[in-house]
Amino acid sequence: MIEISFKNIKKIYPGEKIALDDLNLEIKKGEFLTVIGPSGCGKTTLLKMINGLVMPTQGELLIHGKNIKDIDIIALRRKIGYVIQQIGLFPHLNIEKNISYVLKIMGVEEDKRRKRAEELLSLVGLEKETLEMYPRELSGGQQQRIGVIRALAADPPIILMDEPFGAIDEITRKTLQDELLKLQERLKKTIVFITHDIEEAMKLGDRIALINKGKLEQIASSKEMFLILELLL
Ligand SMILES: Nc1ncnc2c1ncn2[C@@H]1O[C@H](COP(=O)(O)OP(=O)(O)OP(=O)(O)O)[C@@H](O)[C@H]1O
Repeated sequence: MIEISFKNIKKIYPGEKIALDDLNLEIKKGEFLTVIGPSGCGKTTLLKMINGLVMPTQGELLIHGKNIKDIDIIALRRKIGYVIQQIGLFPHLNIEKNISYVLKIMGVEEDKRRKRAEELLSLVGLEKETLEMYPRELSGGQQQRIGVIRALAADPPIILMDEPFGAIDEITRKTLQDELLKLQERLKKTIVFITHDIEEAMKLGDRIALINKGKLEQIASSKEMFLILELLL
């Protein structure tokens, strides 16, 4: 089943900057898609279109078969988790409140929010006591783990990740990648994950999309991509 479908998508920013150029891409339900490509090729634009932060100039973007232009964007965003490199935790809220922020907006009762936060913490091997701490008291890797589970809090079917591990040291990064793969085995979300790192793209992705100058240049399974790269290098 196709969950997200880009049909001849073009995005032109003010100043005539073409960020996406006639892009076609279908993302399947439960698929882990990694997106790579040179800086400025349009990766973040593609991602932000899925949660309505950027609207297409031309073409159709369908989410669950519905044109994004006809979807209530606020309701859509509640069904989409979003993880970014800069983590984006609220510094003045403790970890519990950070994790359950969206649940509170959705009107979920306090004891249920607490239970959900505990459950999510255990998924990434963090102690219950962490809930009372503030972001500044955690390491970069721990903060990014919170960023990931916060995106999972409302159990959204789609997770968007924009270079989530880009600023993390090499060793912690490998651990976070392994944890994410384990989580995905259990949760089977549709994940779109941007990275600059080809190794990360091949390790995590069921398929890898290579974007260049706003176009989809190549899409292949990690095995196929490995063969393509071997031929190129
Ligand atoms: N709000 C904006 N207004 C004008 N131009 C923009 C805007 N956002 C992005 N662009 C331009 O569109 C192009 C694509 O940007 P985008 O951020 O999607 O690329 P990217 O592949 O994610 O880059 P990076 O890997 O460096 O983050 C770039 O040339 C960028 O300068």
